[in-house]
Parts: sequence; C-alpha cells; structure tokens
Amino acid sequence: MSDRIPPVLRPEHPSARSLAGLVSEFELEHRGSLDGVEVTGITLRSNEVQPGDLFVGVPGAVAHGASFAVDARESGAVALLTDAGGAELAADSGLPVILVDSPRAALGAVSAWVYQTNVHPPLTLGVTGTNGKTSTSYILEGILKQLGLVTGLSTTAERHIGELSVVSRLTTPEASEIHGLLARMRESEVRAVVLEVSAQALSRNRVDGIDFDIVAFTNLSHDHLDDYADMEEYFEAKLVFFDPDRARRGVVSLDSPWGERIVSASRIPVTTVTSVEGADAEWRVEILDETAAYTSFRLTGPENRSIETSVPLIGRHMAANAAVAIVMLVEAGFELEAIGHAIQGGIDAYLPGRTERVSGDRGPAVFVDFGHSPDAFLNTLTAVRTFTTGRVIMLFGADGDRDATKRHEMGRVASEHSDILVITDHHPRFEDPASIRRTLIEGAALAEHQAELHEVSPPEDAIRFTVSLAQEGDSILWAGPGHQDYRDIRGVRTPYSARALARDALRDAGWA
Ligand SMILES: CC(=O)N[C@H]1[C@@H](OP(=O)(O)OP(=O)(O)OC[C@H]2O[C@@H](n3ccc(=O)[nH]c3=O)[C@H](O)[C@@H]2O)O[C@H](CO)[C@@H](O)[C@@H]1O[C@H](C)C(=O)N[C@@H](C)C(=O)N[C@H](CCC(=O)O)C(=O)O
Ligand SMILES: Nc1ncnc2c1ncn2[C@@H]1O[C@H](COP(=O)(O)OP(=O)(O)OP(=O)(O)O)[C@@H](O)[C@H]1O
Repeated sequence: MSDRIPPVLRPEHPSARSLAGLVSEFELEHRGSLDGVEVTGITLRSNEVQPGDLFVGVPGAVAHGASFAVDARESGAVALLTDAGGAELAADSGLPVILVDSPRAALGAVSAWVYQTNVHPPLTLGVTGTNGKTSTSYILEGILKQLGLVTGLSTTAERHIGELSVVSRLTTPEASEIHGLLARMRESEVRAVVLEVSAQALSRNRVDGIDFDIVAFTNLSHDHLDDYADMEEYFEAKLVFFDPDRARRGVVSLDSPWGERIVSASRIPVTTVTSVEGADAEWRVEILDETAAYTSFRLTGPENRSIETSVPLIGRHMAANAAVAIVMLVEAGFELEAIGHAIQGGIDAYLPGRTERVSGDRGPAVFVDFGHSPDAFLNTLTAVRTFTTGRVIMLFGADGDRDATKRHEMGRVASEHSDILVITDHHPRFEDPASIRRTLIEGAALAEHQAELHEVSPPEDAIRFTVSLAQEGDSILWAGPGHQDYRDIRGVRTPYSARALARDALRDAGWA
C-alpha cells in the first residue's frame, strides 16, 4: 500500500520579499507587526510549508486552512494571509495576519508578487478543453524543443523543467504552486512554458496572476457534470480563459460545436482550426496517412500556406491536437515555414499513457489510454479500427466518485465501436466497484451494435483475460488508467501500472 505524494517544484534560490511591501502594494489590512518580516515562498497547504513561507488559509469544502496555522508556524511559516473567519480561527497562532476578502481570489496575484513571476515572463501558452489538453501540451513542448527552445510543461501527467520531470498531482496546480513552478523554470532559463488548464483551475483561481500569450480550446463534451450543473455552466467555466485579463490571443478548434460558441463569445482575438472534412476554418487539417504508429497530415492556413508533418500518435484527433499546437506557435510569432522545417521529419513527442502502444511487433497491438469520456472513446476506437485487420477489443472501467452521468454513454459508445468489450474496475474510490460495472453494462446494452461482453474484476485479471482472447491482427484498447501509477481504492493509493500489467500479460501469453 502506498500514499505516495508527488513533489512540488519551487525555486531553489528564492529572493526574500518584505511583507510590509506586499501590504502596501495591495493596500491590505493586517494584524500584528510586520516589521522585518520577509517571505521567500507561499503555500496553502500546511504540510508543505517551508521556512520563510507565507501561509495562506483558504476556506475549503472540508476545512478552513487557517485552522492549521499553528502547524504552519511550527514548520516555519512567518505570516498568515486569510479572511476574517480564518483570522478568528488562527487567533492563537502567534503569526502576523494579513486580511483579504477571499484568500483564494488573492492567491494568484500574491504568489506572482512573492515569486516575481510577472517580471520578464517566458512565452506562456495555455491549453483548455475536455479532451486533448495533455496531448496538445506535450506536442507543443515537442515542437518548441525541435525549434531549439528550453521548455517548461505542466500537465495532468507530468511537470517538466527542461529535462527534469516530476509526476503531477492535480492537472493544474493551485496558484501558489504554479507560480513557484514558474519561478523554478526561470532559474533553469526556460524560454517557453506550456500549461494545461482545467475548467476547475479557471473556476478556482489557479491560473490567476499569469499573463498567457496564447490560449487554446480543443473541444467540449460530456464530462465533469459532478462539478458543473450542466454543459452550459461547464462551457462558461472554459470561456473565461478567452478574456484580455488572462490572454492576448486565442486558437479555437471548431471540431466540436462548442468551438463556434467560444469564437462568438471570446473577448480576445481568435483564429480557428478544424480537422473536419469540408468544414470552414482559417486553418484546416487534412489527414494524409493513419497507421498504428503515426498519423501524418497537411495543415493549410491563410493564403494557402501549408506544411506537412506527422505525430507519433494514432488517430485524426491527435493530428487535430498537433494542428492546434502549430497554430498557437504561429500566433505566438513563429514563422510557419520555420516550424515546418523543424518538424519536417515528424513531431518528436512522447506522451505517457495517451494511446501509448505497449505491444511489440508480434501479437495483438495493445494501447493504454487515459480516455475517460464518451467522446474520447469514440475518437480512440475509431482510430484503432482504421488500421486493425482483426477485431477491436476494448477494456475499461469508470472512475468512482466522479461524474456518474456519463457512465451509460461510455458503455454504449464502447459497445457500439468494439467487437469484444471487457468491463472492469478503475479507481472505485468510495463507490462499490460492482455497482459501477453494472451501470456500464446497462449502457453497453443501449448500443445498436452489441459487442461480445465480458465482466472481469479486478483489472489485473481483466487484462490477462483480454490478452487471452486476442490474436495476431487484433487490437486491444485499455482506456482509463493512462500514465497513472496507482489505483484509488477507498482513499488509499495502491501502486498499479496498467502499462506494466499489459506488458506482463503479453509476455506471459508468449507475445513478448
Ligand atoms: C474540488 C477541488 O478542487 N478541491 C480542491 C480543494 O479542496 P477542498 O476545498 O476540499 O480543501 P479542504 O480539504 O477543505 O482544505 C482547505 C484548505 O486547507 C488546507 N489544509 C487542509 C488540511 C491540512 O492538514 N492542512 C491544510 O493546510 C488545504 O490545503 C486547503 O487549502 O483544495 C485542495 C487544496 O489545494 C485541492 O487539493 C482539492 O483538489 C481535489 C484533490 C481534487 O480532486 N480536485 C479535482 C476535482 C480537480 O481540481 N480536478 C481538475 C481537473 C481534472 C481533469 O481535467 O480531469 C484538476 O485541475 O486537477
Ligand atoms: N482532440 C481530441 N478529441 C477527442 N478525444 C481526444 C482528443 N485528444 C485526445 N483525446 C482522447 O482523450 C484522452 C485524454 O487525452 P488528453 O489526456 O490529451 O486529454 P485531457 O484534456 O488532458 O484530459 P484530462 O482533462 O483528463 O487531463 C486521450 O487519451 C484520447 O482518448
């Protein structure tokens, strides 16, 4: 059993900043003396406080952060920033207190001030959308490297600073963490930063205090309706990215109908891109070849200028993601021809757990994927079908304690587009895994095309069973776990790697 928490990256040589300066800069109220108090960092988690930190007490769904002020002080926090309720809770902490109406809303600007991240920032690119954020971000990083830049990256899977890589916790870190990360990137002379931005991050002030040069919207489809009342509210959460307070210019994919809505409502200038045949956009993607190893495409923009390249990933949706990345760089000021030259031999990007092929030359092709929405299933299954000469076999389970309203549709799409469907478990969290499987099976029954259906639990057994069904020419798509190295079972992170399990199953079946 494990409760491994990935590390948080911060500057190694932070500058000390006078708290009195913060109070006068933002005209804040305070209690207790700030004379000589200097801060070198900022955090909203008491268990991550480092000596010299400003601890920010945020009221949360479970607790008020300020109630941990004593712990924070014992770990070396020098002051507390919180709201009036938090100040009451922390009255005995002995820390000087800076008062704000909303600590979460203040966190971005204050973190930018502490780490001075708005002084000579690097080129800053942000990607949002339901699916494709991580993929587009990795592809952007890959192209920027091929253009010769030192890059930084923050995604659901990993955070990168040049060649340094750590596993991520949240998709988009809290503002204090993200500004610390940006400051650490500056120490490594990073020239271009790519940030994956979730709807939750936009709703919860996590990217406040960051001036994005270019932001992109990939698509919107059913997901996260546990966090948002309906699709309209989910859309509104993404739309706020397209505002002059956040970004200079935008790139919008018209591949989902919500793209047009972003274009109409955007408050910054945007350009458009589509991979849908016959659709109208300023930039158009034409698929040249789809194989089990790569997808090649032509991207044509204004004045019919075009480039041809490929992504080492399967499916037209990955070419669409790559096109969004290229257009973002054009909008950022790179010449299309220079980009085309840098990637003429193909885009060099390795995406952990995004339709990642884990099989070798013999036996079935096996892909491990992070897809966990009906639209992601549709796109990846369609891609797999394109080059599969035998049967398409799908294995998946659904997240517990997350949007349950998408489960029927996940089951339906999976059955509709596969020949054999194996339903298993994913992260049950505090839900009963058998009941999650039942809902998925109900969904599968709604499909017009019924795949041969199996139910196998736990996933360790399910992948072995699935491989035992497969033959040369077949493809297996295992959707859900992607890059992740644990399963959340009743709040405990149990070590688990779908990629390793799939490789083991293939080896034991004699396909290694
Ligand atoms: C719903 C949501 O976003 N919740 C976030 C929120 O939790 P919360 O309001 O429940 O916090 P809380 O537990 O009440 O604690 C309040 C405050 O006290 C602090 N605290 C708490 C305990 C303690 O001992 N010491 C301490 O300082 C906490 O750090 C926090 O600042 O603040 C916490 C502290 O930063 C986050 O870890 C937590 O994210 C949770 C883990 C989460 O799962 N978020 C998901 C929904 C999320 O944000 N997902 C998106 C998108 C993913 C996707 O695209 O699929 C993402 O960007 O990751
Ligand atoms: N443009 C796209 N359209 C539809 N589906 C996509 C697209 N790009 C990727 N996918 C599918 O969605 C899955 C998740 O992709 P990716 O991790 O890039 O998305 P994400 O937006 O970062 O997801 P998350 O919000 O869960 O981190 C992929 O593994 C693939 O199945």
